[in-house]
Amino acid sequence: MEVRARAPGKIILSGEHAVVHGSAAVAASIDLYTEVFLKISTDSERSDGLLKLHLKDLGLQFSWPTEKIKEALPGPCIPLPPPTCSLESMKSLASLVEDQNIPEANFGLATGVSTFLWLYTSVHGFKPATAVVTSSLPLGAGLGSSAAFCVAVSASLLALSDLVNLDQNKKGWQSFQENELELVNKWAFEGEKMIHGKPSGIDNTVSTFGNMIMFKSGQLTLIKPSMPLKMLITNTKVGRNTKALVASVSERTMRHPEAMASVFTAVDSISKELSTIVQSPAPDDLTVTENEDKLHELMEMNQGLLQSMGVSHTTIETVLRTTLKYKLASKLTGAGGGGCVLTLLPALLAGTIVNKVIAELESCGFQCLIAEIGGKGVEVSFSSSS
Ligand SMILES: Nc1ncnc2c1ncn2[C@@H]1O[C@H](COP(=O)(O)OP(=O)(O)OP(=O)(O)O)[C@@H](O)[C@H]1O
Ligand SMILES: C[C@@](O)(CCO)CC(=O)[O-]
Ligand SMILES: [Mg+2]
Repeated sequence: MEVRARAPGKIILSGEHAVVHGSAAVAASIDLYTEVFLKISTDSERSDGLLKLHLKDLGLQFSWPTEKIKEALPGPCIPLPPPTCSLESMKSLASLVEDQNIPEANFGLATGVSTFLWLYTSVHGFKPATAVVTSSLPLGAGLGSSAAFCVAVSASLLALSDLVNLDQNKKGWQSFQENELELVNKWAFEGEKMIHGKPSGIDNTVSTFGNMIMFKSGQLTLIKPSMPLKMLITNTKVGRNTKALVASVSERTMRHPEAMASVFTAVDSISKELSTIVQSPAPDDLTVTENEDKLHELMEMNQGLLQSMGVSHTTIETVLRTTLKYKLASKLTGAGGGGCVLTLLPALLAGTIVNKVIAELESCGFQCLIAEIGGKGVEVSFSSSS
């Protein structure tokens, strides 16, 4: 039994952090993916009794005797609801992962590895298996690598379970039915909880369902943009950790509840207005430009509010200053504190200007890319080549 699952990363156009506190946020999937290949040994197959996890791009391989995992974790927990990992299980997972001696430079991976073990055993118990993970997303840079990982892992696990009804003979990538996607999303959310502490659920939701969405208090609304939206993504390459940044905003909120409530209300209005603008009819270049000008201001306002939440960074400020020289608006995307910055590229902006901005940003040591936004969500493939 084997399957491949791939889940996209995302950008947040407005509302990160505030969305954790109930404000609306707007996000879109991007065409960078995390892919998980999963092969589970059936009872009749001979196996080495190991659960193996290979993080291929990082050149790291981990394995655990399934008997050892059985002593530490409760095992399958189906049907629904997916289980939230208890503190006790977290501790057992930490010691299973510690035994693998993850190199210090990759220390942040420990939570990802624990999450894999938790999700795997919750769906498939203690069956020997091999999982191979590859990703074109930068890890811990604000493009939703944790969510894409949790969604791809959950999709691969569910695809090989009795809980979904996929066509195993179909060639190439296929999607899940709507109710199955909801299931994948619920399992992935449990994984995100382990990595983010207190996630809003926006990242796993947009990775699961794809497209562009507005997300508020756990509810998603599909957005159908009626204008072209081109974003430059600049990776400052400053590593950060979403869990710590989310916790720091919550601490600030406890210290200044009223002021922060106003900040979150302002972000809520920005996201709602942004969603209205991108969906409003734009029959000609003039309307598109007018709408882009409004988006420009909303992105600047959102960035200002993110600064007041304490999640900007000197490298982010450098990107903002650099792009402003070319009259382009930018804001951080994801958790901030480094990571990636979005810059709106107006539809009529000359290619030569885009190249100049990119060259100037890259001369600062940053990495730029232009991703397709609003594509498909999670998919699986049972065929060996696709
Ligand atoms: N391909 C992967 N393999 C294993 N673990 C991963 C992988 N991708 C992400 N992770 C886990 O997710 C962590 C990074 O998640 P984090 O939420 O901090 O950043 P992000 O998801 O990239 O950014 P954001 O949450 O701001 O969008 C990694 O340290 C690791 O534990
Ligand atoms: C910072 C945050 O708002 C987005 C991270 O991509 C966290 C979350 O919503 O879970
Ligand atoms: Mg994340």
